[in-house]
Amino acid sequence: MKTKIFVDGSEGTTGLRIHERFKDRQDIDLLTISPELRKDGAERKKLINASDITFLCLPDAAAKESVAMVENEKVKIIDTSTAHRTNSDWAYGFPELSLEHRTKIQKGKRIAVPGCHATGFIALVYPLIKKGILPADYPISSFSLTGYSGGGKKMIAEYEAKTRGREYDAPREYALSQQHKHLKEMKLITGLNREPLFSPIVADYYSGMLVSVPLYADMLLKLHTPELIQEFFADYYKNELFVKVMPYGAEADKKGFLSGIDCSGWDGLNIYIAGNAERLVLSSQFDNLGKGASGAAIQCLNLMLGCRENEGLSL
Ligand SMILES: NC(=O)C1=CN([C@@H]2O[C@H](COP(=O)(O)OP(=O)(O)OC[C@H]3O[C@@H](n4cnc5c(N)ncnc54)[C@H](OP(=O)(O)O)[C@@H]3O)[C@@H](O)[C@H]2O)C=CC1
Ligand SMILES: CC(=O)N[C@@H](CCC(=O)OP(=O)(O)O)C(=O)O
Repeated sequence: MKTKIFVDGSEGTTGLRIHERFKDRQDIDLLTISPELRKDGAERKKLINASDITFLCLPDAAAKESVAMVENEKVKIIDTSTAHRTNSDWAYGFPELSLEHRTKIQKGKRIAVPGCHATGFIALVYPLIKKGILPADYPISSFSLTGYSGGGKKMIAEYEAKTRGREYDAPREYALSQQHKHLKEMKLITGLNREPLFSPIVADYYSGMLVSVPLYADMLLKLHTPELIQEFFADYYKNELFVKVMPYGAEADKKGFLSGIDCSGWDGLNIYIAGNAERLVLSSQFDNLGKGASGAAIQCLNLMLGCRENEGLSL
């Protein structure tokens, strides 16, 4: 029997991507809402409760509203917003982190898909804390490059406007108040004692991300060289389809540069470990619309359905 899926927010950046990924799938029966009714509460409620699984691709407040509309207890929810990521009743949709994460997704009825910046940061920091390599009180910092589609329809329109200010031509740093909405999940999921110092930068290209975490080698509790840390990550993620750990020194193939755009259009995440005996740089490269949003959401769906983990995804 086909699984009935409804995408609440199907006209948005993430919702459209999720829709696209179903076009060749025979196992899915997509319930659609007419565009003029897409914000009509009664119509959304009807479709949510008629579905087996509803994806929420909405701003946080609307996502919470949708969850409150669920009356059919069989309905499962996959939420791409920030609204439920730090709620322990929800599974955090990052199966590669641990068997516990994977199992909670497979058996769960409420799944929160990680934030895009948080995905890159947590992929690097969670394993180090879990395995006692990085102390939980490390004064950690991170910067993150992202394409402008990360800001949804509004930011896409700003960047693609016929006339726009010259500030859009260059990369722009934001979240300078140090209150980015992903900080809470970065701290909670990794087990860090404090929220990281986090500096995101949005630039003039559509999609793709590079999230980096610099570390002092002598402040690690063990494995003090980039070579050993690379081996550690290669082993940690060795069975994963979606996370690839590059060989130590792989950035040399790119003339020493890592680009935010390399994984655009792809659903996997590459990890680079670079640096020297004193200072390391750990980087995650992926697509904010892929492993950073709709790709991760579909991966969670596949795990819940028990089908191929990469069904409908590009690797
Ligand atoms: N873009 C990205 O890279 C990522 C996005 N996310 C998250 O995914 C969610 C969706 O983001 P994104 O697709 O980028 O955002 P968009 O702004 O592109 O799309 C949001 C959609 O939700 C619709 N919407 C707003 N309010 C309501 C409502 N009350 N009822 C029904 N529909 C409503 C909007 O309608 P309208 O078309 O009229 O504007 C729009 O189509 C957000 O929570 C975002 O933070 C997560 C990871 C990455
Ligand atoms: C460029 C840009 O503005 N990006 C967004 C992140 C998009 C995202 O991951 O949003 P959710 O947390 O809702 O999933 C930002 O930094 O707020």
